[in-house]
Amino acid sequence: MAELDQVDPFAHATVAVQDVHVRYRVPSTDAAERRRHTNPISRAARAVLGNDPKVLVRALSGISFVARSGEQIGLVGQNGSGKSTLLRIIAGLENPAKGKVLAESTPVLIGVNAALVPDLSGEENIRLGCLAMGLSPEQAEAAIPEVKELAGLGKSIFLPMKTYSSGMGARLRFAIATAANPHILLIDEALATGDAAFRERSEARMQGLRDGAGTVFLVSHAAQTIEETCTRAIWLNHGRLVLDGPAEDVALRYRKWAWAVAKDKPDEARTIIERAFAEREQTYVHVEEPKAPRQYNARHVRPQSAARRQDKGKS
Ligand SMILES: Nc1ncnc2c1ncn2[C@@H]1O[C@H](COP(=O)(O)OP(=O)(O)OP(=O)(O)O)[C@@H](O)[C@H]1O
Repeated sequence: MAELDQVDPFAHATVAVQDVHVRYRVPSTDAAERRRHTNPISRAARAVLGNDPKVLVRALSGISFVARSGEQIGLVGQNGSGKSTLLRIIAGLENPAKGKVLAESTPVLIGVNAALVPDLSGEENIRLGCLAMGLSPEQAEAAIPEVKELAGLGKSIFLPMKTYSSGMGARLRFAIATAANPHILLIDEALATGDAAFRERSEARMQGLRDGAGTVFLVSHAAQTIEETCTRAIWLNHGRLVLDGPAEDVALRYRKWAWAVAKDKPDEARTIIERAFAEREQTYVHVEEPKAPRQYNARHVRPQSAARRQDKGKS
């Protein structure tokens, strides 16, 4: 423990998320919104263009944390709490309205980084996906057997991907994404679709990535999956970070909260969230921009050195 205390927590940081805010302006058919927009100009514009008033959706509000190598971080929260948005922001697929995300290497978001083609077979898609992730043709060829084994699709691997069930597609995408040994792997519910044997193989694969000092982010609604596979968990609610801590602790509280919501006990649910908010340690992330080296040009340097030469001559 003493040794751990001496470790600089920022020395092994793989992802730093600094006060990230994400907002969307979306059209709403809510009649109350229509009434609120009483401005005659906007009403006239709506009458002409026929479009609905826009409302602001705050998908993420002030999210800050630092992920370190060797961590598997579970993201939990109810539908619409911002989990997928956070993964997209970390992957660099969207820019936050405010805040910053820094990653020490390119994060791989399963299913997006690998551009798969429905008309090609699973096997051909493995080759294509590996090349799309930056592997050389030789490396892609060498990776195929391992990816096939991890996906575990049997003879279906030779059939067009458009004939796969959603679970089969998810297994193949997961297997392809891990082939490039990404240092930062982002997984959105991929494991929920697999059977027990696939789960076991994929958990072993993720353990391998973590052992290689990588960081894995896993989105799941199931507190049990987070408890069993993650070292740390982040609980999001309406785009805000409720709790960030050891997976077992966060999963337990999230489960209690979900139970209170399911049993229609809003006061109990609110108390659990408020207590978690009050107890959580606030993380402030400060990212230092590297300073640009000072630029000197010849005109500035010469007079000074000339003066120095004169001084030396005098002494
Ligand atoms: N492209 C978008 N345009 C407008 N609103 C969006 C967009 N993407 C997400 N949102 C909104 O942002 C909020 C967070 O959505 P997000 O998909 O991140 O939630 P989630 O926690 O992943 O949900 P789920 O568990 O259902 O997958 C939701 O209110 C959603 O409606």
